[in-house]
Amino acid sequence: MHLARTINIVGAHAEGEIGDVVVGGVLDVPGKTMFDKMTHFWTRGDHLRKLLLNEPHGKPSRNVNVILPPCDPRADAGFLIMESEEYAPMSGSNTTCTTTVLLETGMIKMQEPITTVTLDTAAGLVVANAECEGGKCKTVAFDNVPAFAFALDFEVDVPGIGKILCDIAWGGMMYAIVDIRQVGLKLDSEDGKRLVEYGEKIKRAVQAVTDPVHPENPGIHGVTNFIFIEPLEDDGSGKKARNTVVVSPGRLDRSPCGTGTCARMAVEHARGLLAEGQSFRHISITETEFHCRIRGTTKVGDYPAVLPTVKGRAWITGVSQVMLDSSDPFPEGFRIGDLWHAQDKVRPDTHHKDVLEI
Ligand SMILES: O=C(O)[C@H]1NCC[C@@H]1O
Repeated sequence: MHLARTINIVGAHAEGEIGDVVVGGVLDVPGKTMFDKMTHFWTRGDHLRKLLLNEPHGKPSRNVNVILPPCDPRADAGFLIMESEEYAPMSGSNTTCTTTVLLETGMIKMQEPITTVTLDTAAGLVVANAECEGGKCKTVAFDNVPAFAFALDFEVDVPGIGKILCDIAWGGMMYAIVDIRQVGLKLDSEDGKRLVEYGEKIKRAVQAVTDPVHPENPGIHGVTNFIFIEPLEDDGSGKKARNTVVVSPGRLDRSPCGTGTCARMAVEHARGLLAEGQSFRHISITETEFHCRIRGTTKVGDYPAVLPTVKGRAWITGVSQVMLDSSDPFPEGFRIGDLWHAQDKVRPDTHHKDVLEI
């Protein structure tokens, strides 16, 4: 074995959604902000994301976080979030995994009963308050960046489906949100393939007609994520609802999706259906929950916005060392259409292909 790369990873999941964390083997990159660092990774070949997310090292349901020194002096750590189709500016499940890993591995000193960890992300500062007991990080409640709605009841004509009304909102990622009753599907695992097919189609139709731009960072634009929601119900002490997020290129988020939840909270607040301080339980396709509330309001550019807090749990699943042999024909991996709804089939790179042909 002749190694080209060795990366140390602590595996984790938050409420069912994988959020593995790179704790060694990746050096810092230049950047005045975490957004700059994210752009650096993305535009300089994107090798790490392709290696860790694509097969054979990765899989469609994997997300990987990279811990880096923060840019903002107020933060304890910085991290970048790698997902199958993009670097997410923010992510709720990944924040929950990363905070848990930082505390349970001792990279940040755990203090019981609450440890506050300030994280620098490509979307801005996020403060996580972790309930800790006996060395275990029991819950992570993070104060997300402000969330807001770009448009309510935005009509889009979807080929093969027809006219659909969706809300377009930012919650750390950009979402199109659709009431599932419009498409006649069930928010159940057994409808999983059709939920993905419909969600991807609607998202592409939205992308074709609108390109929302974050007012404070024009580098963040375009709807990249999609949510099917069931309506809010009153649970006696607050509101609850089920949802599922379709993550490109085609799978369902196993968690209730933190950024999607925040985008939805902004929409429900704009409609007068979720008040400041009211509790809100968002339930996933795996029946796991995030417990949330709006802790205040603000403005982002000209948009009225909410300050969302989301609480969930994460568990460490293992420790691994990813190795890339220098003769491996797939240093950036590949995607096959059976699992990936793959648009592009990655071939071995030229160098290794040449070696094979000799
Ligand atoms: O919790 C979230 O925000 C997300 N989960 C995977 C996709 C999104 O980043």
